[in-house]
Amino acid sequence: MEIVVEFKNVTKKFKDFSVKNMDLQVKKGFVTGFIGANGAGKSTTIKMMMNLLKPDAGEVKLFGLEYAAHEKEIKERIGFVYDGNVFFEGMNLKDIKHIIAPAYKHWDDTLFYQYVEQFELPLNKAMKTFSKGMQMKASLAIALSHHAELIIMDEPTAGLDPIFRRELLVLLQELMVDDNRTIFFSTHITTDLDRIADYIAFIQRGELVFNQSIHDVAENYALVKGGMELLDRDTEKAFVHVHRAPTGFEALTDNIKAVKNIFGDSVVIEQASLEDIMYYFKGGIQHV
Ligand SMILES: Nc1ncnc2c1ncn2[C@@H]1O[C@H](COP(=O)(O)OP(=O)(O)OP(=O)(O)O)[C@@H](O)[C@H]1O
Repeated sequence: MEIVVEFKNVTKKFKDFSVKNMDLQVKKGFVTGFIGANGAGKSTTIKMMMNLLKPDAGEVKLFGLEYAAHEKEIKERIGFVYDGNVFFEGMNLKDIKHIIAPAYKHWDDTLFYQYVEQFELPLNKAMKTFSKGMQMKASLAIALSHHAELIIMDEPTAGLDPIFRRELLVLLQELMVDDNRTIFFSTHITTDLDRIADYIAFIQRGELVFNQSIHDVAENYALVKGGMELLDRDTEKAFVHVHRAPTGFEALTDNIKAVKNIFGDSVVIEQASLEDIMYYFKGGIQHV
């Protein structure tokens, strides 16, 4: 399988936070959803992907190329979609297009106007009058008009109303008809991912917990419920984290087979949502 983005042992240190030894591979032709709590390091990772931040150690490659020698070539092939305030506020979309288009070898004017029409974007209105959703669409129209192979989005659905979010997701799905296209986007709204993500990359306190197909995530993780008398030091090892309540425990496991072996029919095993997984991981990993 072709890899579009590769992080090898990447570390970035800030005063109170670091992305640590990150190994990440983003697969070509798929949508990868990047999830993690506030401050987990999603934006920091995306900035390194875009070469807006340089890692302190490790290697970042896009399309097998390093930024140091191939920045322009890499950027040609990426569409970075972010909301608001990145364009000059007072300018309209037409002016912005005039500035941006010459920067790209593969800029396609016809396609740009096609997306402007499809997204119902006004060409002559100042960008500052655009709603958040319109700004997102404008940014996406520009990314698509230079035939970006890789679309990177930092929280594209944040702050959008549910209808607009759904529209955007449908649109992204349509874009994936092109097998050569890859989408990587961060989000807090995990239910968005059920609709379109093929892979889920999960970051926690600057460390990548997993990067698995959505199918594998569903197969590997489960919620387990049972009576407190079942828990002891040994049996707890089957869980990522356990919540105790007077009426019983609820826990996340990453080893469903072990849970079945240990507890048999004495526990209830349910599918874990991405939100469950994030929530339980936040409680800390107990068996390392
Ligand atoms: N330039 C910087 N200097 C110092 N600390 C930084 C810098 N940029 C980010 N941080 C810190 O790194 C941590 C991770 O931030 P980051 O924006 O990557 O998280 P995030 O997962 O995108 O969070 P959110 O979901 O809230 O946007 C935060 O604690 C933040 O304060």
